[in-house]
Amino acid sequence: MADNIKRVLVKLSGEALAAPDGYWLYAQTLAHLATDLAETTGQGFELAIVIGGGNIVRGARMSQAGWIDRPTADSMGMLATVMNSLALETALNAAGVPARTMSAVSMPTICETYARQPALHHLDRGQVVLIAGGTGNPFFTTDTAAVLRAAELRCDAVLKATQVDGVYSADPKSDPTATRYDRLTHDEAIARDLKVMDMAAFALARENRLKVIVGSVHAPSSVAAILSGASPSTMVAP
Ligand SMILES: Nc1ncnc2c1ncn2[C@@H]1O[C@H](COP(=O)(O)OP(=O)(O)O)[C@@H](O)[C@H]1O
Ligand SMILES: O=c1ccn([C@@H]2O[C@H](COP(=O)(O)OP(=O)(O)O)[C@@H](O)[C@H]2O)c(=O)[nH]1
Repeated sequence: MADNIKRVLVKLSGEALAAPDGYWLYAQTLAHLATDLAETTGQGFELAIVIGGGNIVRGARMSQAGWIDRPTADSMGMLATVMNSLALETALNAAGVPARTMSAVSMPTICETYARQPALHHLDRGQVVLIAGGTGNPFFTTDTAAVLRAAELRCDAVLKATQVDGVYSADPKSDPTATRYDRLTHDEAIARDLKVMDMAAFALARENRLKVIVGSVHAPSSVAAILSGASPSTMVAP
């Protein structure tokens, strides 16, 4: 891919780890993803990864039921991202890719606590850093954590690997006439109200002039193929 991209923060939805039947975690899905990420590092990309927790808990939805408050449900969501990160760390190490989980929520008997300098050190040494626990605060999402950490860790871009292969003129799931953009600016995405990622995350990306690439996590697309330009994607750049 052009644009001088080397260090990338890959944002994966928690659902990217689930089984085809929806079960929350599936060894084959993890192994497939790890192979893709191994290929990506083999191409020379440096990777930080933020995984969501939506395959287990989404705090906003859980608290809507009324029996639990939002901050508590969000705490459970943040813990879910730690479980997902540990699962992908295991799969990456099995695929021969050195990887370590760092959590924004301190749990030193389980993994390192996220801190910027050690995370930069790991990346500089060629290790994949899995950033768990989101931002560490309720009322945020892992999209926001992805942009925040990408800015902190001097990443050249955020790759949001999601359900669709780019940013469209309208939601492609509800509008079959929607067309995909190859490239657009942050301002254009905001002015056209295109749902690239949640607004807090996207505003932070715009403020930091951070490139956001949107592509599909589903085969035949892959992280390696998106970054090498072999799979379709949309580049949002200043
Ligand atoms: N203009 C748009 N272009 C692309 N996708 C859109 C657009 N508007 C809404 N979407 C929807 O956004 C979804 C991806 O965002 P999100 O649900 O936040 O993903 P994730 O779970 O990967 O964080 C897609 O499944 C798509 O249906
Ligand atoms: O900084 C953060 C990031 C995540 N979460 C919680 O963790 C859940 C899982 O993250 P997300 O919904 O972003 O996961 P994804 O949809 O990407 O799988 C969220 O719904 C929130 O409840 C949070 O409270 N603060």
